[in-house]
Amino acid sequence: MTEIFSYTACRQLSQMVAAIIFFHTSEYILAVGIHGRSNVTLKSLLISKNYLLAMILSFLEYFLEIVLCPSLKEYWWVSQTGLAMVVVGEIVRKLAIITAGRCFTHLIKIYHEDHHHLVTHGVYSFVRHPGYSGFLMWAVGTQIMLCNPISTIAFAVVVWHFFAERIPYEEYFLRQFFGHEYEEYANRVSSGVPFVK
Ligand SMILES: C[S@@+](CC[C@H](N)C(=O)[O-])C[C@H]1O[C@@H](n2cnc3c(N)ncnc32)[C@H](O)[C@@H]1O
Repeated sequence: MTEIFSYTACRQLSQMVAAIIFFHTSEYILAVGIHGRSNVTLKSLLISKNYLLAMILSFLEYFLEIVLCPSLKEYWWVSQTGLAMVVVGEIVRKLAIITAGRCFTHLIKIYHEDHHHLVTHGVYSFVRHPGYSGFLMWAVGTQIMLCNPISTIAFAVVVWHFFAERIPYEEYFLRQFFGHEYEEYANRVSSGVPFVK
């Protein structure tokens, strides 16, 4: 038992727990700060059933592998690369939220509201969907940090697929709201999610 919970396992698991707690609480706190307490529900913690299931499966993979093949978790540079992705992904996502301010809502807006303007400055001048790029990097980074090969692939495929479907839907309404202005922006700036135009 002591051997299973080696220094590496304690480090990786505590980094993972810290990353999860920080990500979700900061999403909620920023949403309250930007939109006001009365406009924010617990949904802004961004914890869905599918997400919970994915995280539980990733912990199961971790524990199975650390028992059956502990050397897999000892690739220091792999784990550190994952940690760097978690930190960079978190920073990119939070910069997106702060830059877009009231325009960044966890639910996609399908009706135009007066305060909603097109944001194209800051991180939005580099990619059109920095919030999604950041989350993709964060989510895949958590699994690389745990040296979880199966969950790394599964998270990359599932999260990528989620955004590949969400982006055209979101942009359909952005084109309706901002017309030519959005078209010009989309032609000039890439989505920020690999292989999504
Ligand atoms: C969860 S936020 C994600 C924003 C963006 N897709 C990102 O990844 O940073 C979704 C809301 O942001 C709004 N939104 C997305 N891009 C925007 C932009 N460039 N300017 C203003 N609002 C935007 C959408 O209308 C939608 O209601």
